[in-house]
Amino acid sequence: MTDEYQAILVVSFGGPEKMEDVIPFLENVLRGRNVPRERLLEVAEHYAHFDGYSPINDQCRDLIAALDQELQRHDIELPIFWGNRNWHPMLADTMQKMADAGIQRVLAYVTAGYGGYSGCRQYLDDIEQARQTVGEAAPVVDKIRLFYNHPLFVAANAENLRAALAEIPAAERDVCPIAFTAHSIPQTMADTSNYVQQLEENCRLVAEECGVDAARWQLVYQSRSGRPQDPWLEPDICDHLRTLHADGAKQVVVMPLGFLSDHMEVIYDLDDEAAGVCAEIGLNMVRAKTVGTHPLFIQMIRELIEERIDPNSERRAVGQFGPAVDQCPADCCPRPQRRPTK
Ligand SMILES: CC1=C(CCC(=O)O)c2cc3nc(cc4[nH]c(cc5[nH]c(cc1n2)c(C)c5CCC(=O)O)c(CCC(=O)O)c4C)C(CCC(=O)O)=C3C
Ligand SMILES: [Fe+2]
Repeated sequence: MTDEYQAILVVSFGGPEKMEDVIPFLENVLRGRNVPRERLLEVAEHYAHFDGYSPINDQCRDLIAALDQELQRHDIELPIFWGNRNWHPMLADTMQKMADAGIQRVLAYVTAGYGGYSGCRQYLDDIEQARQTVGEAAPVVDKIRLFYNHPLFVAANAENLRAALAEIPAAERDVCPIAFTAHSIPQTMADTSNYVQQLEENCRLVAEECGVDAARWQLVYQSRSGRPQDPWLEPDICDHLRTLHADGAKQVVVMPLGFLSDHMEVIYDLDDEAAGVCAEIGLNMVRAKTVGTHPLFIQMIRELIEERIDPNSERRAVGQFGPAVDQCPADCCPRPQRRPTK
């Protein structure tokens, strides 16, 4: 079998694009999970605000178009395939397409930059399951490393943070607090991964690159799911905003550093919910953009592809941890045990 990559596979979360897809999508996301039905119905309401359309698939299409151009500019002639974990185009169908095209080996770019079950292991498991569905003809899939500390990821985020700070009135620009947010996960999932450590490191690097001192920023969490009695990462962004306000803040920058595009968790949980809290208490909130198709971010993906094509190329990383491994050890960020429901 060939040891050269014959395609790039973009793997993402997936999202519904019309109203009747919302519930089946949510059922896919939550299959086998300890999440009450009420939570599912509540989140269905978030999607209903947007007529069942999540922007995440279009954001993937834009990312693929930008990456395709970037690869062409650098004479990397690899077709890009795309499959999602939870909604069409489904990963297993894409895997079949690649098999049908005679592709034997692919390099996967997963739209998540941090470790942990949700952001890393679960994608690996889903890729493996899709391969099993296709059987013998399925291509071998390698995954691009985690990139939370890649200099170009840090640089793209730093540009977006600077742009957000520029919208804060000049008198307060140099003092206003910054709330970096990431998806809350169960404490048990956090305990078995470097999710929090990697997020903290990226926050620190981005803040440093913008000349923001450590006292001004905090990492907080959003989009908590699960059962109320199970511990999840805290504080929640909405509680944090109230605390900041109580401490005298008039301005805040909210930056969803834990996400890679302005998808539903960002446009609902921040632009609607968190912004609603700010309006209520009288705090001016500026929401910084996620990297999306920022040219530096697209360049980063291209570099991460190049380093796998040529094993002698430099693996860039900044900060204290060095480049993440190409292949996660089999026991890293394990699937959380499902607790018995009482
Ligand atoms: C760490 C993490 C990321 C970042 C890494 C990555 O990007 O993968 C992420 C991304 C996303 N999460 C998303 C949406 C949802 N996440 C849910 C539920 C959950 N997320 C979790 C964690 C994460 N999620 C967890 C621990 C759960 C509980 C259920 C479980 O243990 O798996 C649910 C179910 C309803 C609810 O309970 O909220 C939905 C609808 C969308 C798509 C948005 C769109 O449609 O535009 C994206 C990109
Ligand atoms: Fe999620």
